[in-house]
Amino acid sequence: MDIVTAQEMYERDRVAMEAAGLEGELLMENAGRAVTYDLLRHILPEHKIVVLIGAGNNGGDGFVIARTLLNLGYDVEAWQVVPDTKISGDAEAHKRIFQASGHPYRRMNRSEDLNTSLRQADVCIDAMLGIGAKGRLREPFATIVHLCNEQSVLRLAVDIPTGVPADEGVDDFDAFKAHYTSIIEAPKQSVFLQQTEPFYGKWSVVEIGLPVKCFANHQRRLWEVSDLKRTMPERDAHSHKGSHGKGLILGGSRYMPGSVSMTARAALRSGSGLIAIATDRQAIPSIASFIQEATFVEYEEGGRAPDLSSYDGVAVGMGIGREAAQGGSDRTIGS
Ligand SMILES: NC(=O)C1=CN([C@@H]2O[C@H](COP(=O)(O)OP(=O)(O)OC[C@H]3O[C@@H](n4cnc5c(N)ncnc54)[C@H](OP(=O)(O)O)[C@@H]3O)[C@@H](O)[C@H]2O)[C@@H](O)CC1
Ligand SMILES: [K+]
Repeated sequence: MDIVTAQEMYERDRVAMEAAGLEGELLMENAGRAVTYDLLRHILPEHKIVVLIGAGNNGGDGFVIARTLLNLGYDVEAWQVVPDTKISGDAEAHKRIFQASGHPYRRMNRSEDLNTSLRQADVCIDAMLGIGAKGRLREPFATIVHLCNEQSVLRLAVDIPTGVPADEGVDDFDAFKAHYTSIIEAPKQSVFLQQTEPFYGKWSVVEIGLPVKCFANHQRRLWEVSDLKRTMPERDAHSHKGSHGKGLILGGSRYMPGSVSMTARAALRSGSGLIAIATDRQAIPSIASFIQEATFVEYEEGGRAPDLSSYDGVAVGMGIGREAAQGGSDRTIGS
């Protein structure tokens, strides 16, 4: 699964519209419906739901979600939290469809009114701001996000929690603290970053019909179990350990034997046939008691590294100690 920046997501949108002829309104309908059915896994029929609809296309998704839930018979209050003038383009088109379907919505004039609704709600769906949010939240979003985070309500976010930056490098922000986020098409970078990840809660990705084959090769990917299964080499039933590569792990020291043991264990678990460990002779007994399959090469801290020519892969440095790493061994290997 690709991991994208906001800019890359907009580019994908553009390609979908220009190369595949998918109109923005259709993408928004697909997005809203896919997110609704994803969120329904967390909603019970008796739940009272508040949908918060903001400016921009994330708000447009909100109108589709509110309409779909209402059509399905759920108890929904749709709150438009921005003035009418802020709703335009595809979002405005979906607001019209929402109204034409006979559904009412409320306009937020005072945050106290919304707070009363939130207090009675079981679920709050955040469709206020998406990947277009920039900088610290302005009003009314800052106040609303604060109110939502204070209430004991199930908080579900659409695409990205309001206020969370989509990309890396921003740590000064307030945001909707979601219990669960339904991400549209591809996870954004901030899903994986220390300061932003907690705001997403649990998450999954919904597909909205973008023409994935039209996108350029992408370098940032989430490696999933299906990728692992797809790329794991098939083993010949009659193969032996010598048929599956020979690896050398150079590291560990008398007082730090653990990391090299774990590296060797991981290499063997992931399919390496033969593993040799080059380490301090005094560390060998403790490592050998943890890894019975490995063979050993004595390696003196700061000394010359062993001949690498007979190995298919080498891992260097874990538990080797700073002095040795800064001294001869890395230069020897590099030469
Ligand atoms: N394929 C896809 O990915 C699809 C994506 N879709 C959806 O579109 C979303 C992206 O839409 P988008 O570009 O309209 O951005 P979005 O965040 O909704 O709103 C921008 C608004 O926010 C405002 N604003 C900005 N910063 C602010 C701040 N700090 N504090 C307060 N306000 C702030 C800004 O106001 P301005 O700065 O212009 O005054 C502007 O009005 C995406 O997340 C997904 O949900 C689907 O519908 C279809 C397919
Ligand atoms: K949102």
